[in-house]
Amino acid sequence: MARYELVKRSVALITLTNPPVNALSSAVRHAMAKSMEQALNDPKVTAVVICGENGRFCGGADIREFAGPLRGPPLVPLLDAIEAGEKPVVAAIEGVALGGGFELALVCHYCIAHFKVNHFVLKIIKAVGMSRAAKPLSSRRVSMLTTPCPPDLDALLEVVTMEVKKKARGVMAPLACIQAVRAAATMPYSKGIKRESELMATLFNSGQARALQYCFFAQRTAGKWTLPSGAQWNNSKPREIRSAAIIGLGTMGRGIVVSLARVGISVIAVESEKKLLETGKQMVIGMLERDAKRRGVSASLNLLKFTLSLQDLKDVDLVIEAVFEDMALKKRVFQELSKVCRPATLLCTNTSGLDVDALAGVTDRPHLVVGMHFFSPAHVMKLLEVVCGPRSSSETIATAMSLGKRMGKVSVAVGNCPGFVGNRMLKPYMDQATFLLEEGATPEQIDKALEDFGFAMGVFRMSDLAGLDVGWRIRKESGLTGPDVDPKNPPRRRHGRRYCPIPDMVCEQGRFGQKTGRGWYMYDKPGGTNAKPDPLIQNLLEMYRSRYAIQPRNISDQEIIERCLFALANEGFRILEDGIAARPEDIDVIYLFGYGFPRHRGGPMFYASMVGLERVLERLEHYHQAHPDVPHLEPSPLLKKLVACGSPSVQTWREHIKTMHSHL
Ligand SMILES: CCCCCCCC/C=C\C=C\CC(=O)SCCNC(=O)CCNC(=O)[C@H](O)C(C)(C)COP(=O)(O)OP(=O)(O)OC[C@H]1O[C@@H](n2cnc3c(N)ncnc32)[C@H](O)[C@@H]1OP(=O)(O)O
Repeated sequence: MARYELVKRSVALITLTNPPVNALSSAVRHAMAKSMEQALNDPKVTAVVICGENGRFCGGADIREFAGPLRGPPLVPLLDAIEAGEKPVVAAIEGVALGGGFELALVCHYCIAHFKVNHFVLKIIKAVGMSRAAKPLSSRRVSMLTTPCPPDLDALLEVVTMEVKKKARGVMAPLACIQAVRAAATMPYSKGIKRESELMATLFNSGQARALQYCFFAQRTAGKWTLPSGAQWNNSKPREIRSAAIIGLGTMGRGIVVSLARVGISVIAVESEKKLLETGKQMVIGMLERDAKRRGVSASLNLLKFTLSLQDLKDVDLVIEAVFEDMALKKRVFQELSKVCRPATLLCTNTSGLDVDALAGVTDRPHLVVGMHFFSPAHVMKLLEVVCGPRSSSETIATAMSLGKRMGKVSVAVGNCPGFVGNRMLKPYMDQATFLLEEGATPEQIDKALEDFGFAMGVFRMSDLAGLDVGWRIRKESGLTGPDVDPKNPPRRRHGRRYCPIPDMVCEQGRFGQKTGRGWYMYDKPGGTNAKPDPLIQNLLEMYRSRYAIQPRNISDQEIIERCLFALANEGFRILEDGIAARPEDIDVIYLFGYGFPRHRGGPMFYASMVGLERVLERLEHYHQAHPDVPHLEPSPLLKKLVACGSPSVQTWREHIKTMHSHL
């Protein structure tokens, strides 16, 4: 856990050895304390160098230990002993120095960054010796340094606090950091450290800490995909992808081209018309140039080729189709690709919810077909749903997952069903929001409740950003609205369930969201982002309620949160039952990275577990009783089963769904 060596009979070299990131586990802290004691007591030792094995200094506290009671020697007395010691201690930092690892570096009398430790130890010590000759060791102790306090500290911290509250709504840690900075600037070291420990203890014992720790591991778990066949991340070899093609240069296609090109993959971009191709090309080049400028590298424009002909794709390793969300069109594209591409080319679709297997079915290679569902804008958003059809081979899935990782995405393997995981869950969530409008709420009230909960954007602001016409078209195609609906159908019921036509009415007025300058809100201009409540929407809601004799009522924020988020989680339970997601962590990761779910709440499934499954069940039963025509509010069998099993922790739910059918 920490190796102790005496170099040239005078320098103690202490190497942290806790792979993969040399985290400060209790065993490491124990070994460090012992090594430091040995070094300080050995008269032969004139200086100490601390480093980490395998090019990583230290990744901080061992987060795995946070789940249980804390054992082993505390870190702070160890750090105090290093700092107070009479022998110079040097932190030789390679790679990361995070959290407690950074604190360890801070208390060392010297830090050398980006430095490979080997035979350089003696050089380090020589430099330390020269420095010591010039200045005494006491001047190197961090506790002896004075922190300059700016005269306008209060005003400065006030501004920062406002910014943090806006950016990290409801998150405790950044505000605690500001308080710690204030303590550092205004208190003597010993009092400042005490204040920092108190703040740390408050955070450490909070639900937010548990949620954030859960998110950390959930994100890493998601990459470890597994199929019922036994194929999984560590026994399926991905193919190497050197070249790719993108069909369609709309918003999604352009973002995907950029994501691929900036990691060094040659891309052929295809459009159906010259004008669209030229527009797409200019947009892609602009995006890549801006991206390269931001990263301080040169834009990889030489990797791009733009064409109108599918024939140009015959040699590529992988194709991602990103055409209009229309099954007939996509099928035509896949049939054509089947003919044009060499037999080994992987065929991927960026559909956001259509049947991936139906597309596989029209090709000559269904085992090489997989969904790669990017989120808009694709070069910015981190999430990638890899949609495994029943015939997708493990090599195909491994390749899509590995390509996602290479592009810097958080990739999650999901099963094939309408909407997959993310968009399937979105429906009950959005339905609840529109039902609440009918019952008396306003878009701004619902958005505020969700944003106060921590969402980056409430559901209506998010819909305005995404564009309301997409959902409208899907509803028309599925016969929920439009001329094909039987006029005898009651306007607020479809297929025997409650239906809210307000979103259709908004679209009928040409209000498609930000792009048209009007949606659930009004904007200064088409493309504007500053959402303002619109009296016309207020009028529309009032007229609607009076037409259907709905008596508006006061709706509490609690009801908004419960109905929207418990309905969301309830669908998550059904997704687990159906085997569309392998584990709750995957669902949470999808919502964290694709839908702006607040990280400090852990994701919808973790949030449900924090509220208490019994409580979630009770509230769903209550709301379902009040709205029996809303099947999404009916508690799922898995939720009931988990409650009957004593509400086990979210990490063990998988054991309770093992026997259920899997689509993965
Ligand atoms: C009041 C009471 C206080 C009690 C305190 C207890 C004693 C401790 C004292 C002081 C505490 C100080 C606070 C902290 O230090 S909190 C921890 C701060 N550190 C972090 O947040 C770092 C988290 N890690 C990362 O950001 C990355 O992992 C990074 C180190 C940058 C490496 O990134 P990358 O190369 O992309 O690799 P992965 O992220 O995939 O990680 C590789 C595997 O390593 C595991 N890992 C990483 N960090 C930790 C860690 N700190 N503890 C345990 N495990 C860690 C990660 O899960 C991966 O594992 P696997 O391969 O199995 O998936």
